[in-house]
Amino acid sequence: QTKVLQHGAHRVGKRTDAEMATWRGYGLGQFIHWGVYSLFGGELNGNYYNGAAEWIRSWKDMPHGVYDSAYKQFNPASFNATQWAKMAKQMGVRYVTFTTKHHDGFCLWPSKYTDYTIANSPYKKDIVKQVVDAYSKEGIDVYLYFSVMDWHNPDWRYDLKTKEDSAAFERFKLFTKNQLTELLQQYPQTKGLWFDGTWDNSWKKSGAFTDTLEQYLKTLHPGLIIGSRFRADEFGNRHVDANGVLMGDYEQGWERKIPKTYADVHGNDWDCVMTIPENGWGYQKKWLGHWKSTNEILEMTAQCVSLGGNFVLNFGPRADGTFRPEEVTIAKEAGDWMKINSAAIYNCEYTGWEKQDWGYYTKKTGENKVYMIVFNVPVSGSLKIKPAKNTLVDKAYLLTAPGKNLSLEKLDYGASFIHVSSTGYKQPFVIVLETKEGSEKSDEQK
Ligand SMILES: C[C@@H]1N[C@@H](c2cn(-c3ccccc3)nn2)[C@H](O)[C@@H]1O
Repeated sequence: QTKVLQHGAHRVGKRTDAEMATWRGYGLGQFIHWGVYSLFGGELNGNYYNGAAEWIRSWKDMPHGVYDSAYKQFNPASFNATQWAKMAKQMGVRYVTFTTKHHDGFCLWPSKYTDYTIANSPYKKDIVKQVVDAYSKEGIDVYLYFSVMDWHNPDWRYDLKTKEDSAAFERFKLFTKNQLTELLQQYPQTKGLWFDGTWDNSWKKSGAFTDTLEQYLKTLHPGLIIGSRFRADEFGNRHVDANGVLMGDYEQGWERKIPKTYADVHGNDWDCVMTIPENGWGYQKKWLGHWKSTNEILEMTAQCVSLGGNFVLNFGPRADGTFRPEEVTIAKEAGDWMKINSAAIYNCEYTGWEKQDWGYYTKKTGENKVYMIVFNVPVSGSLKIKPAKNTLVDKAYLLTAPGKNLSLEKLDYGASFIHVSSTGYKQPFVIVLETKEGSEKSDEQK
């Protein structure tokens, strides 16, 4: 029984405008978490915080006074937004999401609505502007991360239990609207806003406000892209409303996890945001546990694109503005692979073909080209393909050797084998399948 909602989703299904089509085709993005937490790197007095480094203010061993005065040391002498943007360009990312204000409330732009900003640090200059300008100049679209939850603002509330709570939160909601207005007015190149810190009851009880504010922001900046982590409906539902319809331009819940099947994405646009270590977004002096290799990251990228999404990899620069060597290496190696194989990633979508063990299919939007991104060549060297119904493979060739067709050995039930060497692979490779309409003659028809 569909509920009549005042503040639920206002659209069913994907956005169909040009800005969203561009977003849908990105394939690979970069996240950057940078702020006061980067000064600590997850450590204080030789002790390491075992949570996510950008949450260190919430650590029991971190005196709030120590954290809240640390911005007086924030002076990134080596920060060079152009170098950041060029590293991202070389990596092949098409969009970047950058932290303007994380949960700690420190603003990397000179906000008029609080003193807790970069303008009052030794560095003084507007970091958000430098990042927006430098990345835009490299042709990388910029999205601004904004945490609604703001531990520094005395009017923030986790819940609204008293009249005083509600009065304070009214002031906080206006503060939030004012900061978002200045971000969109001062950095108009911004393509979208990436909201975080919206899981508490105070925000869940503000469904009408979130609806009005989202509509206001989109009026201020037509085409603006906002994910499903922003809105609440009038019953406090987030991401999807009481009728199960996505509230937002794309599903923003895939944080450090990737959908297993296409069914998991429910026909929505989506992206996955991922850390290189197992957890932790801000700079961490010591990466605890496993961190992902370039080939693992390429596989996650292929997996996301094969299921119709984008993959966004996080970088956590040091407080001085430099990147740790592991991150520089990953950007370089991933970029070298993208230079050769990005055709299988950019402007590609879900094929609907039956997934095979060797890797992932992607399909070039609007073209009769399917890509096989091969990660696991079986010892037989035989790669099985099973095209979707009414689809025939005209020819197959390595993306790196378009003139040399690979032989397709027809099998039963519309499947084929492509035989390749079974050894000698150091990284994933791409096979192009040029397709056409049609269907295999069934055995009986032969
Ligand atoms: C994009 C990432 N989102 C922030 C986050 C996620 N969470 C969180 C909160 C509740 C449950 C699970 C995760 N808390 N903060 C992280 O700090 C980082 O900014």
